[in-house]
Amino acid sequence: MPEQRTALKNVLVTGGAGYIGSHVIYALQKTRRYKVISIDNNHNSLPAALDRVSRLSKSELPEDATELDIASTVIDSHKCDLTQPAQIKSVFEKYGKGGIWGVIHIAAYKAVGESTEVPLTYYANNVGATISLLQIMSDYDCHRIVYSSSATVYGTPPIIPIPETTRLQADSPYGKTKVMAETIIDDLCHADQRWRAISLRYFNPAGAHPSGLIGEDPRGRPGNLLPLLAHMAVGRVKDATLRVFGNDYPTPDGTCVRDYLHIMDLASGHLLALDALASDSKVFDGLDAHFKAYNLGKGKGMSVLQIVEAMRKATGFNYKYEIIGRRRGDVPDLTADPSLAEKELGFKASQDLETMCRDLWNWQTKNPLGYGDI
Ligand SMILES: O=c1ccn([C@@H]2O[C@H](COP(=O)(O)OP(=O)(O)O[C@H]3O[C@H](CO)[C@H](O)[C@H](O)[C@H]3O)[C@@H](O)[C@H]2O)c(=O)[nH]1
Repeated sequence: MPEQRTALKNVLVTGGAGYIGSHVIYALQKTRRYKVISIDNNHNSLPAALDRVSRLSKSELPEDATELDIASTVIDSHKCDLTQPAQIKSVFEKYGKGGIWGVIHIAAYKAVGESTEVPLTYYANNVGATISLLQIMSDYDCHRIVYSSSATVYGTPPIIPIPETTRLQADSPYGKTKVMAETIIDDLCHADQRWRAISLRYFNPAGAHPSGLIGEDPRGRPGNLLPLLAHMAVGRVKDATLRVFGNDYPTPDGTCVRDYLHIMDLASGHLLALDALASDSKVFDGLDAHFKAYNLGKGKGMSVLQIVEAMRKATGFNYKYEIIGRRRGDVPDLTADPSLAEKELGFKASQDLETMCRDLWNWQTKNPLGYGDI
């Protein structure tokens, strides 16, 4: 017998219009179990992304969709800033005490280099705003949170693949904001047993939904490797020579190794984490506090040159590159040990590199100017 649903669970996603947020919202809607509330300040995103997500979800509804199914494709979207507590409070006020079942907190600034130049902006936006959010959640009897963390919390890890037990020692202000926010959430869970929290340490998500309707849309010249390669192939960057940051690392071809995973796999990890916050879940059994951190990666490292080759195959574009010096803050290898997330959450990043590059290219060719194209 299929589960009889009488209501949708209200889930708030911060940073909902961003690259990760939009794919997570799509994954939530696909289950038809949630009513999504999105908040975003559109600092690095456009509201068009949410329109596309809703369109996609509606197009996938079965013919015999119920009213609840249809309601699950509607996003209650709010343009507001997490550094402005009054704005966040008004969203919680709309749903009342206990009205929001859980929060997926994705919104953050994420440029490692920039964080070294304007650390206060990063601490205010990534740490200060997280504290206000947690306080407001508490005031409104919402004690479940999935937090977006990053592999960057490990700094230069002593063991590869990296288990979650590795000491946290981020190098950049950005990375430190992630360590601090995790610590704050962990402390809160120790102080109050009503809290249940899962921190997801993302490795390198890339790709797009296979429809090409939603994808990553960075402003200006992309700083990250895969979106940059996609922009180069589509003719969107003027200087079409890739600068490879160093080939003297202790890795097989000398270039940095990262653990790239498909954005749809990453999004599915959020659903599993959300399910694990339910009271009948076993993931917190035996712990002093209901806090757990998981790596979301494939457990397979790829070098910069391997990625360039995979994108050449996907796009047919003949990439030119030059090797320049190392980029400040880069570490030789960040490859996840994903076994804990697999064992406890049932998470597996199963999509391969070829699919990831194909889906990225599909999105980029259908939207050469990103969401600015519509
Ligand atoms: O023009 C470029 C861009 C990148 N790279 C290389 O490509 C690899 C991947 O770089 P990205 O910038 O795509 O990704 P990072 O691993 O540096 O950073 C990502 O992972 C981090 C965690 O490790 C943070 O979460 C960060 O926000 C996220 O973008 C690195 O070795 C980098 O040196 C180049 O050689 N040339």
